[in-house]
Amino acid sequence: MKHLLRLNKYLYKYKWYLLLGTLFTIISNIFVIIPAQLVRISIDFVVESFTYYQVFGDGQLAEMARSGFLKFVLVFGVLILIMALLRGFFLFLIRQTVIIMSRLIEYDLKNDIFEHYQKLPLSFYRKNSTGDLMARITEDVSKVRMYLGPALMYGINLLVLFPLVIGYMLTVNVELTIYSLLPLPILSISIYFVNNMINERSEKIQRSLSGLSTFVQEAFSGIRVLKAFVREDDSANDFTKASEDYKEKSISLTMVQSLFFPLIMALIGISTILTVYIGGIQVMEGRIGYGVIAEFILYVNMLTWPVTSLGWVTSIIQRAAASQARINEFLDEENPMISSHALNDHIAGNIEVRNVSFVYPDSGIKALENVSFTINSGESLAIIGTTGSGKSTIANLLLRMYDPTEGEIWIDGRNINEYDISSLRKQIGYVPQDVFLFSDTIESNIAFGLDEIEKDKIEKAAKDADVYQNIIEFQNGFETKLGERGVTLSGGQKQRVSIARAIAKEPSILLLDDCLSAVDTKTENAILNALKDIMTKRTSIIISHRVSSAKLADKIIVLDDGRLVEQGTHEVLMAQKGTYAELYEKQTSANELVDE
Ligand SMILES: Nc1ncnc2c1ncn2[C@@H]1O[C@H](COP(=O)(O)OP(=O)(O)OP(=O)(O)O)[C@@H](O)[C@H]1O
Repeated sequence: MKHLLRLNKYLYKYKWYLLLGTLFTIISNIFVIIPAQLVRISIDFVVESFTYYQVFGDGQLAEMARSGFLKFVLVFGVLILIMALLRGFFLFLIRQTVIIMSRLIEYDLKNDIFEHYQKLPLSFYRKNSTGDLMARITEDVSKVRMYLGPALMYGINLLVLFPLVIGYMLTVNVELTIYSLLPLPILSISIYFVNNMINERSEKIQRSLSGLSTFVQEAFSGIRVLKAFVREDDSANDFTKASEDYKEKSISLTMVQSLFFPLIMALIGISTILTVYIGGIQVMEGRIGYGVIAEFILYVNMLTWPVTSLGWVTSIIQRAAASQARINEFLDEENPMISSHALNDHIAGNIEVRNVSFVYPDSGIKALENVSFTINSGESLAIIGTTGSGKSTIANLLLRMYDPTEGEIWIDGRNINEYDISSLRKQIGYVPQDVFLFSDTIESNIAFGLDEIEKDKIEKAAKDADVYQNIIEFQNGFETKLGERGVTLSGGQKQRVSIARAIAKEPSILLLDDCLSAVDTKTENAILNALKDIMTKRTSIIISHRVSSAKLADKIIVLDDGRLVEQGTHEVLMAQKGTYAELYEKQTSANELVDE
């Protein structure tokens, strides 16, 4: 329960909705109690007048008594109708305040969680699955909203109606009150258990359904592999199995749900029978009028739903507390990546990496060991190395996705920690190894790093990335929509759009992480030549496992298993006849073979 205290700040923010909701609940309940009393008064009056009416027989007096009696009944009928209308109006207002409050808090909470997620470091995303992140911001928030909306609304109603009705019942007749309320606690407890069973089974169904949708999604996004390996029948069988599981769980839920209403009806029935039986005895003893029985039956009916909701509300609160605990767990995650001076300075691009070692916190893999190098502003550096040698890790550290385990990185003579992280990242044009394009137009994808769409910048970036011609050949040009992961583009086109996106924001540092792997060496050379102009004005880092990308760079470093094994220009490294020269020989002779 303490987890829900976190929501109090939101309740405080929307306190007026809550206070008005409570006020409307009190008023609406008054309009419930008064009609019950009117019913008692009118029934007692009818019984009494009927007795007199019989005494008068058929004369004029009898006629007068009859019309007076009818008028009385009509007035009471109209009064009861007005009360019912007023009650309806206030019920409408309760929902307009409390339920709207819950929707407003749900909106705020979702935004707060999303904003917090975005601040968390990459290591957080490595630790937690996307499905989990999504579930907490959607399903868990919905469960919390059930507490803030319906549960609070019925809870307030319960707190207002109980003392009002039971207090009043006790003043009318204590014995009858006790007997008529006897089955209600049993009702509340049974609803609590039935409801918990329903929730448990619904959750199982939910899990089964999400398993089913993941299966379907994967089958369709991997449809090419599926067809190529002729696994359609297997896939269909797996789907049938998963659906079977869903079907069985749904049927078991229906069984418990079927218990819900009969249970309520049976217990209300027992209450009514007890009221009529005990009330009947008291009427015969002359202790109460008939009207009291009718009034009490109305009270019992009035209390039935709140008592039922007590079990329901308790189980909603329990579930909301569990969900809020999961939400709090993520909200309490702190971002260790802080900037010590929040520098917003323009970066010229002098980079110095000093004795940097790095161990990935989640896997414990030592990706870099004592790596040092420098790049001056405007220079280009190529980082060459085999798979897993730590090249992308250097990109991660320069973008401050992680901090070095040992050693330091300096930019323009200041420790990288001193820069405001957003300002630093804004000045780096990063082209990741795994291209990710959004399901949007090509134009929006290229303009992703810009605050607003500037057509000339976008076109220039596309030309520099050697993808302009491809784009304008599409029917809709820059307005061409890309599918979920840019499916309409070829691998090489995607990489070039991704390069255009990085250069469009005119960064001080250009960081290309093996982003030309999907194009052949000829195209790679063409792109690098096209980028030459761009690269002379800024510091560029080209990460690649292909030496052909390195030739044009002012400086080359060679990594092997996290260590820097060689550095220098192409000519110097070739003359050294070390790892670089060996790689160069291997790769160029392989290319020649391909060309032949
Ligand atoms: N996010 C991560 N969490 C844990 N370990 C990682 C992570 N990223 C990379 N590693 C590990 O760190 C080592 C260096 O990886 P890195 O991605 O830097 O290599 P790379 O030289 O860029 O390789 P490639 O050319 O194949 O991309 C590898 O052993 C890899 O398994």
